[in-house]
Amino acid sequence: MGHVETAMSDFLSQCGGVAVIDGGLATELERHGADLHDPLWSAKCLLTSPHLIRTCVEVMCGPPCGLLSIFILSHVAFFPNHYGKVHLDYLEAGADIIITASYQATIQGFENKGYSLEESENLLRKSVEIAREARELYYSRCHEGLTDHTADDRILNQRPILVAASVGSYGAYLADGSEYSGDYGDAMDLEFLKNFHRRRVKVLAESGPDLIAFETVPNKLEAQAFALLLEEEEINIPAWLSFNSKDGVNVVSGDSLPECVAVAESSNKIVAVGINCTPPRFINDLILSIKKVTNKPILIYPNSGESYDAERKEWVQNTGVSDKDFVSYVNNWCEVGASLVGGCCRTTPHTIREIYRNLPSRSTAPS
Ligand SMILES: C[S+](C)CC[C@H](N)C(=O)O
Ligand SMILES: N[C@@H](CCS)C(=O)O
Ligand SMILES: [Zn+2]
Repeated sequence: MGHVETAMSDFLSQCGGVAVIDGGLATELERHGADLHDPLWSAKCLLTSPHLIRTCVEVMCGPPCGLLSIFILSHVAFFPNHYGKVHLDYLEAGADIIITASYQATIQGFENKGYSLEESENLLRKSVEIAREARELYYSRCHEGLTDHTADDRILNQRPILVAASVGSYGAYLADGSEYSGDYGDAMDLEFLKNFHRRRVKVLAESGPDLIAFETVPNKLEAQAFALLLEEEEINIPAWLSFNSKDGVNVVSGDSLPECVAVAESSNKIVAVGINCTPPRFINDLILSIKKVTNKPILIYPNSGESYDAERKEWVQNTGVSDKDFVSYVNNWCEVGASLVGGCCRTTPHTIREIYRNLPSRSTAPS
C-alpha cells in the first residue's frame, strides 16, 4: 500500500482509534455576526473577514512576518475570542481535523463577482493558508501552555492535526440549496461536473492541505466525477467522500447509498467515506448500510437536525436536537462503525468539545 492509502489508518491510530472532525464552519461564522446572505455563502468571508475564520492578526496589523509576527502571534494568543477565530476555537475544542472555508468557494463563483482567474485561485489558496496558520497558532499556544482565565475550557493538547480542504458540490455553487436535492436536471453529465471542479480541486490540492474533503455530495454522478478527477489530475493527497441523506436510506438525490459508497470503495485515493450535514436521527442506520459495502474508515459529521430555508438562506430554528442529545449518540455511532466523528451545520465548538470529552479514548487526555 502507498502512503496515500495508509495515511488515514496511520492517523486514526495516532488518535487512539477515533478522530474528531470540527463542527459547522459557516454557521459558526454566522453566530459570530457574519452575514452569509450571498451566493458565495461562507466563501464570502474569504473576501471580507479572514479574521473571523482564523484570528485577529490581519485586521489589527496586516499579515504577520518575521520578528513582528512572533510578537503579534504571542500577543494575539492572549486576546479573548472576541473576533471569533473559528478554526482555532475548534482546535481548542479538541478537533483533530479542521475543514477549510472553501465549501462554496469556486473559481466560477468568484468570477461571477468580478474577480480575475488569478484572484479567484488566490482566494482558494487563502482558505487553506488560513487553516494552516490557525494550526500553527494552536501549536504555539500548546507550547506556551497558556492558562489565562478564559482558557479553562480549552483543550491545549499537542496532537497531530489535519487540514482538510473542503470541496462542496456543484449544487453548493448554485446557492439555491441544490446540495439538499442533488437534482441537477437531466442534461447534467460527468464531463460537465469534472470540468466544473477540475481547476478548483487542483489549486486546493497544491495549496498544502493534508486531505481533500468532498462534502455534502448529493448524488452518485458527482461522486464519480470527484473520484475520476483524483485520477485524471494525479492528485496525491488523500481524500474523503461524504454524502448527505434526508431519509436515512438513500443520498438526498434518491441515489442508492451503497452504490455511492462503492464509488469511494473503488478509489485508492479515497481514504474515508461517510455522511455529513444530515439529521442525527438517521445516522445509525446509514452507518449500518455503509458498513456493508466498504472497509474504509467511516466518517460521520451530522448537522444539528434543523432544516435550511435555501430561499431565505436561514435555518428554521428549534427543529433540531440539543448538543446533549447529539453527543449522547456519538459513542453509539463509533460502536457501530464510525471512526471519524464531528458536526456539520449549526453544531458549534461546544458540540465538538463535548464529543472529544465523551470519547473513551480521549477522556483521559490532558486539557
Ligand atoms: C449546506 S447548505 C446550508 C449551504 C448553503 C447553500 N449552498 C446556499 O447557498 O444557500
Ligand atoms: N464545511 C461546511 C459544510 C457545509 S454543509 C461548513 O461547515 O460550513
Ligand atoms: Zn452542513
